[in-house]
Amino acid sequence: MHLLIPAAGSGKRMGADRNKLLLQVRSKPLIAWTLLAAEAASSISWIGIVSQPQDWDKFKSIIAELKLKKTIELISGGSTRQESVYNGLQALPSNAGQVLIHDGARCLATPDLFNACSEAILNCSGLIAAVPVKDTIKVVDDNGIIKSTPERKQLWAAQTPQGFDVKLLKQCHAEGVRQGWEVTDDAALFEKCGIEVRIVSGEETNLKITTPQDLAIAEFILSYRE
Ligand SMILES: Nc1ccn([C@@H]2O[C@H](COP(=O)(O)OP(=O)(O)OP(=O)(O)O)[C@@H](O)[C@H]2O)c(=O)n1
Ligand SMILES: C[C@](O)(CO)[C@H](O)COP(=O)(O)O
Repeated sequence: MHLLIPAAGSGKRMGADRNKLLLQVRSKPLIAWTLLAAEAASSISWIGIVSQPQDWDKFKSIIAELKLKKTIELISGGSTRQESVYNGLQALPSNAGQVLIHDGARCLATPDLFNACSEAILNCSGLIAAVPVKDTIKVVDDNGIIKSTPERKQLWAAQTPQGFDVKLLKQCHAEGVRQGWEVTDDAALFEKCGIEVRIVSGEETNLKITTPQDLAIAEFILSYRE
């Protein structure tokens, strides 16, 4: 299975002075944990890291230090996650029939989750890892007034990995460019194009490391895994 890792963000919400994926978590850069999980997933054979060229030397050092055995390529990132994935898709080897996309910032995803998604995508066109939401969710207007309360049993929190048929995902991204759609995950492009996307059971611990609080939680979770 081919895996694309969007890793080209700037980490504004983290408030750090560099790409948050280079921050240390339990004595390793955050992206190192993501790469170790992908390396340990038996289903993954090729990894493309989509990142800003200014970070490439640092990423190369991390890859060398981890002594990863899988084929890894660095691909230029875009100015949004959507653009970064688009660039990653153009750089996939021509024999890639399916692809998993996994945020570099989700450094707690397990090898088992990668393997479950790799297996499931062989039997459908699109999937995402997701978990049912536990809170009651409110739809709120610009004045801070609640407009509605959607029924919780239909609400799922989207995670990555997200898996797709490569040909269809390329078509959906191209349509997104034509229509000017701006989305925060790839499944949303499938949805807008009217193509079915399935849920695979995600992991409660599969956080996207977004704020300093998330970093502290990741430290805690990893301390139990070592
Ligand atoms: N231009 C971008 C923006 C984001 N990402 C990646 O998409 C994932 C999810 O994005 P997010 O957590 O929002 O990361 P940042 O964009 O770095 O954070 P922020 O939105 O707080 O600036 C991350 O692995 C990030 O590196 C990317 O590849 N290219
Ligand atoms: C893809 C994603 O991680 C699913 O939860 C998320 O949508 C990324 O969004 P962000 O706005 O870039 O954090």
